[in-house]
Amino acid sequence: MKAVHFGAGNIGRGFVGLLLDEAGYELTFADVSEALIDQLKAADSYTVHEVGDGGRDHVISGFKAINSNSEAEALTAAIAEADVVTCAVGPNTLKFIAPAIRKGIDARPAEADKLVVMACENAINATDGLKAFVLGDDAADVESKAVFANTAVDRIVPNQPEGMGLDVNVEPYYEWAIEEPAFGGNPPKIPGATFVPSLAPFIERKLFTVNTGHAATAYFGYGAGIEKISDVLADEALQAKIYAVLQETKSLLVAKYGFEPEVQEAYVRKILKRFANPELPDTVVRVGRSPLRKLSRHERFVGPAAELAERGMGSTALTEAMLGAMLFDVAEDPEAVQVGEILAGNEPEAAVSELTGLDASHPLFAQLVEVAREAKGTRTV
Ligand SMILES: NC(=O)c1ccc[n+]([C@@H]2O[C@H](COP(=O)([O-])OP(=O)(O)OC[C@H]3O[C@@H](n4cnc5c(N)ncnc54)[C@H](O)[C@@H]3O)[C@@H](O)[C@H]2O)c1
Ligand SMILES: O=P(O)(O)OC[C@@H](O)[C@@H](O)[C@H](O)[C@H](O)CO
Repeated sequence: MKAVHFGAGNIGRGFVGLLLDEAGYELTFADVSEALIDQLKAADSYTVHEVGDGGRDHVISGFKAINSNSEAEALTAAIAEADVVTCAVGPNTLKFIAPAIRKGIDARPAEADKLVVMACENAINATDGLKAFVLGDDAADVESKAVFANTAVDRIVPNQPEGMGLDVNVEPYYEWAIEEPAFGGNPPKIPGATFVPSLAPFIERKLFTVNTGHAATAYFGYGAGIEKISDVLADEALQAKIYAVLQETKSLLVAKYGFEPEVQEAYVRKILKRFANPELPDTVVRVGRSPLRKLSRHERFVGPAAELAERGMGSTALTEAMLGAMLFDVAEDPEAVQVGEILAGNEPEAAVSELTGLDASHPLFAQLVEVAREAKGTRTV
């Protein structure tokens, strides 16, 4: 069995690559980073270190690496022969990897088993988005040669400290949920993954609990001048604010999907414990990265807050976290700079439309206009 994984970064090496390796796939990483690909080509193995309670080390070896910019032919050949293609490159990068996946699919013999394509990004239905780019204007016989399945991946993999090489520190916890109906009874063999009949409850529960809570932690922490995620949780007042955010998303998830309140409460508490893992060197700057994406319409804040408003339910804790996102003025983060420019260059109403994609008639809109007004008045850069 062969797998090609796009994006040999934190989650690529520390989670998707690990589970594919453990499932017995011959693994090829594809990435645009020349330095990273050269390191992978030169290495025989790397180690995934699970840090925190119950953590252990896993050694991954026998992988190949392809520079997806300069080794296009090798990449096409690898995809043409693969059983599985996965990616973890960021939701906004799917359009850039799609042409290479399409070339590989086109090069597959008609009689080959269908290629399984799965995006492992923090976004709802990311594989559907990737599929649309792969199909493009001329779908040809793509769907007779490939099957596309949405997935939800959960494991905190921070940026790695200097000197780690290819090794990756990760938390011990993980979950990879994959929608099963796409496979017509013949799912790929990945023992570490969980196949589910419908992904929507899983991805929304994950995105609107883990990622909403994580982003709120980052923005509240950044506002308080704290660098490390676990230190934000150690501050009782900030922990209470994060908990309040997760009570709002809990009320939505319970109302929408019928989750048992106590089950969701246990999930929330487990996640807060994961964030508080002091051995995980995770930062508010990584977790808060790309605030423009995180403030967008179907993402971790506006997604649940809009649905709560539509149901006549409150979201003041969520909107306080959104204020934090608008005040996340990290100069090295291009999206943080863009948020500042949108606030500075527009009246609050227009800024909310541009940032969140919400229409002025939406029941959440007026509340967010006040948030944008405050952010505009507070932000200096
Ligand atoms: N780190 C986590 O805790 C975590 C957990 C779950 C999901 N995710 C999701 O996984 C994705 C990647 O996150 P990450 O933390 O691993 O980021 P990362 O920056 O560590 O890794 C991304 C990798 O993609 C590569 N890349 C960028 N453009 C590319 C292209 N056109 N072709 C091939 N490779 C390309 C980069 O060079 C980099 O190595 C994101 O969608 C993120 O939300 C991350
Ligand atoms: O990757 P992002 O930018 O969408 O979100 C940052 C973190 O919340 C995220 O990477 C988590 O660590 C991960 O989603 C945990 O499963």
